[in-house]
Amino acid sequence: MRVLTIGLGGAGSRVVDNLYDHDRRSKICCMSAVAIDIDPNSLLQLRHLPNPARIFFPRVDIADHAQVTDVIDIEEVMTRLQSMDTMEIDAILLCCGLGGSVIDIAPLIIDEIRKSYVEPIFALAILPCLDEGKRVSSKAADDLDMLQELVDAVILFDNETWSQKIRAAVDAAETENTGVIAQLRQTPAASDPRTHYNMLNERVARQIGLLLRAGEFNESGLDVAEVVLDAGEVLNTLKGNSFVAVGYATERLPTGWLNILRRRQSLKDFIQGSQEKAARIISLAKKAVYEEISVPCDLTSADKALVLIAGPSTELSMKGFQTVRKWIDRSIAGLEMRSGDYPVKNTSFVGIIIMLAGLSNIPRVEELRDIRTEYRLECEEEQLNVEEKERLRDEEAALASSADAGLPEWDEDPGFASPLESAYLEESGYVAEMPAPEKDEMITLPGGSEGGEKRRDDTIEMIPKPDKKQDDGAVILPPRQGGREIDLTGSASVTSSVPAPKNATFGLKGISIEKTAPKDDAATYSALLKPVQRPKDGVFDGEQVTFDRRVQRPKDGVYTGDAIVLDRKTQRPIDGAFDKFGLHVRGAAPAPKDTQLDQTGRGFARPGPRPKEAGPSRGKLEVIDATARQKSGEEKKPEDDPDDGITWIR
Ligand SMILES: Nc1nc2c(ncn2[C@@H]2O[C@H](COP(=O)(O)OP(=O)(O)OP(=O)(O)O)[C@@H](O)[C@H]2O)c(=O)[nH]1
Repeated sequence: MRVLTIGLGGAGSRVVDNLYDHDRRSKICCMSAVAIDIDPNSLLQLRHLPNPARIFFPRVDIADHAQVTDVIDIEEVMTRLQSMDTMEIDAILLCCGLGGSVIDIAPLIIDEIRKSYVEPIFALAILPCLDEGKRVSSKAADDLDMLQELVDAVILFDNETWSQKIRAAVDAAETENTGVIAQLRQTPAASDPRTHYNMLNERVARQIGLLLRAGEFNESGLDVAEVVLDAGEVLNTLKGNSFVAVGYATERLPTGWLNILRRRQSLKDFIQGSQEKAARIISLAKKAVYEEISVPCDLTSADKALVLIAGPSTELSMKGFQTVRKWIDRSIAGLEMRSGDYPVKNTSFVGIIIMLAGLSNIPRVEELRDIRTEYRLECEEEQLNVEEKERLRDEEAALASSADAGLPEWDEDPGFASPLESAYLEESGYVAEMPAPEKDEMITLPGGSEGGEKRRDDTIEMIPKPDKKQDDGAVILPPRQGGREIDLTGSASVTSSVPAPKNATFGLKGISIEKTAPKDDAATYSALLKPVQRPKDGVFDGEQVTFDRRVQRPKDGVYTGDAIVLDRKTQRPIDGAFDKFGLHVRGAAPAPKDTQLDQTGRGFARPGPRPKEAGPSRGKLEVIDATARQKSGEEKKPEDDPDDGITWIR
């Protein structure tokens, strides 16, 4: 296919330079190329691109840290692109190294290109090595995400994988060539960055270059293909906004007179030869997918695939080709499978290209993203550390300055006044209103909203802390022996773990101590209530107090409220209570024996038959003359109150 190739930055420019070289050497000439960079040395070192194809944007000054987007003039780039012969292009290929700075211009360029060209835009993205650091890997992950959004496909080439391969190959060659002459003949060490990058770029140019040339012919160099793969098929395999990996493997054909003679011998040799050719194609295909792929990936996660075999037409085994086709077709997740052959005259190599598109499982991409996450966390942590250090430094400086001025520490804090000052302010009524601290909205602490409007919580109802001087109905239990006076309403501690008591539990109108002890985490309540034996005089001033059976009998005159009701199971109602209404209780509600109470001093809330409700319709109640009854009742009433100290009111 015919492509316009744009190299961005050092890596992109060098890759484009190599691709251009391969294109010109193949005599296909299907490529127009430009290299854009802000580093003049990088552009000067290119070996093949013509000078007009090198677009240089100088920084205003070397130490200038202006953004690349400010340095590179997009309009100028577009003018240069439009001046090139781009009439017949099938696609635009943007080559760039991820993690660098010049790639930042990619979104702007892609945006402008989309305005002027309808052809698909692909990116050839070079993933950085791990030893370049987390910052570069993290930026590479960002760049990758950005490219994936903007272009029609991202062809990946992994420097890390290929650097390791190159180093391993160089080491292996070094151990083999131990002789002095062999060592002298050795290629320059791969540890030299420029040589290393040249090796990598050579690899990229071979893998991608052949793919770009698929479907392009030159009269002298090419035979007629049996299965023609045109540019459209390559483009359709690439398109889809996905990641693409390209596997490429070659093998040198046996040469020499002996081989030529062997080929012409017999039919048996001919058959054997064709099997060898098929086996070669199959083994090359495996090598391309598993070893010589631009980025290691999971074949089964590919959505589309393209198989292209290239070499002298006599060496391209159709049997081997069909077997490979079937294997790839069955292995990929998707259904789109394209293939073709690319017969080349005058070559001693057989090669195969397998392109996998729509890849979802690429471990190196995941690794870059993981590194990015890690790097961001580290940066955040570092930032926090710096801020913390700055804060400490400021505090120290403030302390030092206050110490120099001879002022006490609290002077610095506008919220606090010295004891003398506060006394004066209080006296003069000039105490500043402190802003209420933010509270948990689920818990309203008593006494916290003095003077202000009390905010009520549906889940917890607490009684406002009473003013100690006024008796406003607070219920104060008598102190435990040796303990202090306990104010239930004021001192009950509320923690979030304690289940909220029911609203009526500590209501002013009625206090009921439940039979079952509160759970462990409500220890405050149970600890306070259990040991209570005997309240003293005048302790209970509420209107109505309900006791559970565990409460012992209080002494005379203890309760001075309006009315005290003994638990539900209260046995004895006030004498003559029903008389008021002219009712007389009979049979079903026997009055508890007074003597029993007297003797034991206990008996509150003892389980017993409950007085039944007085219903006028019931036959057991009898309506009598109320006045007469009252009179006789007065006559009969003993002098001493049989309740032995409990005053019944109302
Ligand atoms: N394959 C290959 N990768 C390269 C080459 N040069 C650089 N890289 C990789 O590409 C990444 C980006 O490098 P460059 O393209 O040189 O960066 P830049 O965009 O020019 O910007 P700077 O960061 O300022 O150099 C690097 O981190 C390397 O991993 C190269 O010649 N070949």
